[in-house]
Amino acid sequence: MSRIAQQTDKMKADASEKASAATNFEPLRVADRALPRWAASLSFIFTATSAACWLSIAILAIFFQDIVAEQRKLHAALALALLGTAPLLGLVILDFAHGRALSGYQYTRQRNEARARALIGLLIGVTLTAVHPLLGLGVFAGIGLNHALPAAARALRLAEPPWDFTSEEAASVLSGRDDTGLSLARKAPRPFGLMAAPGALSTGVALLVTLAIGSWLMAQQIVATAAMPGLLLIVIWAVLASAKPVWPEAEAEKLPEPAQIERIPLPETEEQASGPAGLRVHRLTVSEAAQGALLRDIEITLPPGSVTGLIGSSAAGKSLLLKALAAPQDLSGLSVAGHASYNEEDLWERSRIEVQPPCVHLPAAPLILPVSAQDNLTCFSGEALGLRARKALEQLVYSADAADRILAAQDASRLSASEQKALAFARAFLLNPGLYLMDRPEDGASERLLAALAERIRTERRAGRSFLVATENRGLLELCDSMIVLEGGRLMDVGPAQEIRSRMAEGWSRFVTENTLDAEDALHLWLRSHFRRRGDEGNRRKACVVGSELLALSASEAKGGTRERIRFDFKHFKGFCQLEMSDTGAAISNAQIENARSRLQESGEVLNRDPLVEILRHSLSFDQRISSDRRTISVQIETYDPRMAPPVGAATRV
Ligand SMILES: Nc1ncnc2c1ncn2[C@@H]1O[C@H](COP(=O)(O)OP(=O)(O)OP(=O)(O)O)[C@@H](O)[C@H]1O
Repeated sequence: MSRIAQQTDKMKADASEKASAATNFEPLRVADRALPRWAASLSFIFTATSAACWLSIAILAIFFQDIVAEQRKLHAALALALLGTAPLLGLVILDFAHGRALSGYQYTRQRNEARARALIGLLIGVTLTAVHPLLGLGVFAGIGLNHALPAAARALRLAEPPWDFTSEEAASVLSGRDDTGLSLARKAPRPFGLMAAPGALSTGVALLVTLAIGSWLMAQQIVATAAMPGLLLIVIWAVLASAKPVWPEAEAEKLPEPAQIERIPLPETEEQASGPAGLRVHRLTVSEAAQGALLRDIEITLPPGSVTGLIGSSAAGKSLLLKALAAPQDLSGLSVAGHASYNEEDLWERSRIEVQPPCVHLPAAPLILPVSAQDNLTCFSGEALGLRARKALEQLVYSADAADRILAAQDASRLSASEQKALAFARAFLLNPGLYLMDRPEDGASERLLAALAERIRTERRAGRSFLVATENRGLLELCDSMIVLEGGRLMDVGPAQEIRSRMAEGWSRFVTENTLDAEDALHLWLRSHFRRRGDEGNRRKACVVGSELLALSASEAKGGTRERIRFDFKHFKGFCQLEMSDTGAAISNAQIENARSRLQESGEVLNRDPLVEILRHSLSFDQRISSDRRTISVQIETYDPRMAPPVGAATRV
């Protein structure tokens, strides 16, 4: 079993170097330099004063022992305890003031503070030695051990990875289905991870030495019995203070909370009708407590052996959709509901040790672990996949030399962006899932690599594999059989790629929805996305009014309230925009149109409940086409150029 922490001695040394650099706050030296010299003195003053507060509590211990315990003046216990609150209050105020005085220099402040404490600890040792040559021995023994133990740990390379990652877990992690595992596996082993809590041993030794010497000095009547508790407290403080600068922080890893997942079963009738094959996404909704739904009621059906392009404007939800399909658990802080399966296999079922994941998620930034390229490619399966892995990579980088050069890398995270991308693609094909979820494969990839990827996708498609690819790359989009258009977390359009491409080339955009008034928000979102310029509010409002009335017209005519898919098409023209609604409703007769027009004239500016009247009120023209089973209502809506002031009281013609 291969473990990341045991790859090579060199990797281990590198990692522990990196980790010790991180824990010694190396990267923030710039801020240190920028801090004025007086800051160190200020830190020292604050720390010394706060140390004095602590020490005064230790001195109080002497009074507790002497007055309360030995002289039996019990009422003094309360008075002494109340007295002790003053240094405690002082501690809080001093720490806060120190933070405020050097705000923005947290690293320097903490480092100065640690150094000042260590210095004061040393001074305590010297002072105790001055009282009696043996009294400071415990403090010096503790300080000595504090320095000796980390040095020994470094020499012995005692490092512990935050997570004992095994080869069996590699496929799940590297297929993009386990973010937590990935981030833990990427973390360098912590130095001294296998040793006891920082300073525990040295403090224990210091206490033992002080107890032995202190009791001997008490027997000799050199030290008063009452001084013992205070002495022990001072020794503990001094040794712990000297531990801080040499022992790294040993914070426990905080793992993110997994997302809440609610599974919604597929409707039984639909399941039977559509058959099991391919990708089936049903009512997928991803929501966040503050922002609401980020993805709403996504329905996708893709046959096996298909390549589907996922397009939409920035922040439309493309990456989120791919992530929600592959690893919803990783969407920490979000709730995910719905159903996602591929060839009847639940995509949300995940095992820590999955040999062949049902899908592979390839995010825009390739998932690369800081281990050898070979292990990254074969998911730590050693020689077993060696030849196949090399061939998969060679096919993507075109030459055996380039593949060998990549595979020779001992730390794949140092490869070039395009090499890392090639490695991630090759690994995905080696994992051989049914479904590939690719997010911006073009990012960081060379043109040659993308051409090789397209070639490989064609081959895999013939073998029945499916691809859902969020991309803007023309070459990859041309490869697509179908396209999904996402906007504001909602599915706007799905259809054959050729059809969507030519529609978009002509400037048309489409929104497909159900003819219920619940779809109104989504319709408005889609319509508003066409009017993004400053000053477009009037255009936006009018388009939304007409859109709502078209939806109401279709919904009011639906037979028996049955739901059906209707579509809207939109295009800008000079001075107006055209909005079309296509459904299975009956043709509107000329008599109905004339009747609506006369009612519009009668009602004037007063709103009418009849959708047809309102459509006519806000439209420049009204037209309808009837084909075999569909009617298409086409209206033109007057628009203004927002760079000029909107025409005052611009009348809409009917
Ligand atoms: N894990 C998350 N937690 C909270 N919000 C998220 C999370 N992931 C995405 N979002 C939000 O969801 C929205 C869609 O983000 P997403 O990354 O999917 O956009 P996109 O369509 O891929 O955009 P682009 O093309 O610019 O990459 C954004 O508003 C984003 O802030």
